[in-house]
Amino acid sequence: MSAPLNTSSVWRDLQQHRQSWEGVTLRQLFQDDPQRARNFSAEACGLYLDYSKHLIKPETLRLLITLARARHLEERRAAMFAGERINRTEGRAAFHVALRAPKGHVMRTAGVDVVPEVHKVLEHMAAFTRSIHDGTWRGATGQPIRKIINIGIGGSYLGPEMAWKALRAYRHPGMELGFVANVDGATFTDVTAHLDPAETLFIVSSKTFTTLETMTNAQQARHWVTSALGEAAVARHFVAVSTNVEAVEAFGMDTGHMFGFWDWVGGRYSMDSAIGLSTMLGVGVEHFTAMLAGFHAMDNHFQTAPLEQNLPVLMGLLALWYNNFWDAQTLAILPYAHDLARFPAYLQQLQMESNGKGVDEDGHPVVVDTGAIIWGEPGTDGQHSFYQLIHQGTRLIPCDFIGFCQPLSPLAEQHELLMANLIAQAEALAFGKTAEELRAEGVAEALVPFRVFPGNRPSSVLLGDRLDPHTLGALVALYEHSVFTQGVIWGIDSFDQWGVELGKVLAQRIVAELQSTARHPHDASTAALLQRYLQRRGS
Ligand SMILES: O=P(O)(O)OC[C@H]1O[C@H](O)[C@H](O)[C@@H](O)[C@@H]1O
Repeated sequence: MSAPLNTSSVWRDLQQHRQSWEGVTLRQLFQDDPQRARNFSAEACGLYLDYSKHLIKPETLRLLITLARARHLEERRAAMFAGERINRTEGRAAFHVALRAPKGHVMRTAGVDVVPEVHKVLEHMAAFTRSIHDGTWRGATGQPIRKIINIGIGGSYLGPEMAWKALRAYRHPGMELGFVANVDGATFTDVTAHLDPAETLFIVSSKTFTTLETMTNAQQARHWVTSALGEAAVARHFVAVSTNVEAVEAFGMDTGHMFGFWDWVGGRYSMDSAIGLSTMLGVGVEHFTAMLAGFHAMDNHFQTAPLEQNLPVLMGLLALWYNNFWDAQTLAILPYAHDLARFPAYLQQLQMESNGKGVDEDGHPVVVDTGAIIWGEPGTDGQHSFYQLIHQGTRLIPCDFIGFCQPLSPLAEQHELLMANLIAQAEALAFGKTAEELRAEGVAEALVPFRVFPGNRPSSVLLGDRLDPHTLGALVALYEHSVFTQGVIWGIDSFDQWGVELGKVLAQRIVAELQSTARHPHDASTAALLQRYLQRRGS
C-alpha cells in the first residue's frame, strides 16, 4: 500500500510552496514576466486555454506535474485507453474513448476489439435517423415524425439535452426535441402539452432500464400514445436505448428497434453512445459524426501531448491546486454562450458523481478533499446575480470562462458585448482595483473600502472559434479527462456512483408505505413527515 497522499514528499512540497504565496499578486507576476500570457496558455482541438490568470508560477506547475507523475497519471491513462478494468468497484473498464474511435481503429477490452460493434450501432442509429428525416419511418397514422421525446435521467438525459441546446444552430430543419427526466408528473404534462401523438416518437433511454423515473415516465408515455392511437402504435412510436435487452423485452418493446451500448460506458460518459440518438435525430448524422471527431481529437491530445501542454491535465491540476491547497470548495463554470446554458448542469453530474468520493480505491477514507462543488450560469446573467460574491466575497472561487470568437446568432454586435464582458470579468477578477486607484479617480474616502476589488481571483479562459459540433465534442472530452486526472491523483474510483443507491432504496420502501397500509420503522423526523403527508395529501 502506498503512503497516504498528504504525507508524500511532493504533496508536502506543494504545501510549502503554497506558503510562499503570501503577498504575491497577479499584478506583480504579470509585471515581472511580460511573456506570462504566452507561457501560461496552450491550445488543442480548436480550444485555446489561457491559464495565466491563475495563482501559479512555473514552480507550481512543475510540482503539480511531479505529483501527477508520482500518482502514475500516465500509466493510468494508458490503462484507460487499453480497456483495462479501471472501474474497480464495478469490475469494468471505463472505455468511453472507444465510442469515438474512427472505424478501423483497434480498441480492445477483455480481448475484444469493440470498434466494429460501436460502428455497427452508429450505423443503425444513422439509418434510423435518416428514415425519420426522409419520412420513410412514419407514425402509426402515416404522419411523419416531427417531435422526438427522450425519456431518461442523469447520464441518459443531461448530455442529450445539453447538446440539443448547444447545437441549436445545427438543428435538422423541422425536428423538435423534448426531454422528460424528472418523475414529477408536471414534467411529462408540460413537455407533451402541445404535442400530437401521431407525429411524436419516444426514445426510452436508460442504461439499466430499471430506473424508477424513466420506467414511470415511459409507462405514462405509452398510455398517452395508446389512448390516442391504439396499442398497435407502440412499435412506431417507441424505441429504446439500453444495455439491458431482457428488460427492454420485458417492457414490451421491439428489440429490433433497440440501440445498444455496453457496460463499459458509464452513464455520465454516454452522450456519444446510443444515448446520443436524440442528438443525432436533432442535428443529423453528419453533425453527430463531427461531434464524435471532436471527442476523438481531444482523446488523442490527452493521450499524446506532454503533460506540460496537455489541456485536460492542466485543467485537472489547476482544479486540484485550489481544491487541496487553497481550500476552494467550488468551481464556477461560466459559459458566455446562451447555447451552453445546460453545460454547467451537465458538468455537475460528470464531475460531482465521478469525483464525489470519500474512500479511495482500496476502500480507505481519503485523506484529502476530493471533488469540488460545480455550479454556474451563462454570462452575462450571472454577472447581475452572484458575481458580487466572486469579486468581493470572502471565498476563493476559481472560474472557468468559456467563450467563442465567432457568433452563431445573426446579432453580431451583441456578441461583441458578450465577449467584452467575458474578457473584462477575467481581467477584473485577476487585477481588481486598489484603494489608491479609487482615490485617484476621486472616489469619496468613506466609499473606498466598499469599492476596492481585491483581485488575485483566479480564472481560466477557454476560447473556441465557434460553438460547432466538433468543438462541443472536444470541450466535453476536455472535461472528462480533467475529471479523470483529478480522480487518479486522489486515488479514487471516478467511474462508480454508489452514493446514489441508498436514497433509491429508501424511496422504494416509502412508496410501499404510501400505496398500502404497510409501515416500516423510521426515525421520528421521517415518521412525522410521512404522517403529515398522508394526512394532507388529499384523496
Ligand atoms: O441510464 P440509467 O440506467 O437509467 O441511469 C440513469 C442515472 O441514474 C443513476 O442513478 C446514476 O446516478 C446515474 O449515473 C445514471 O446516469
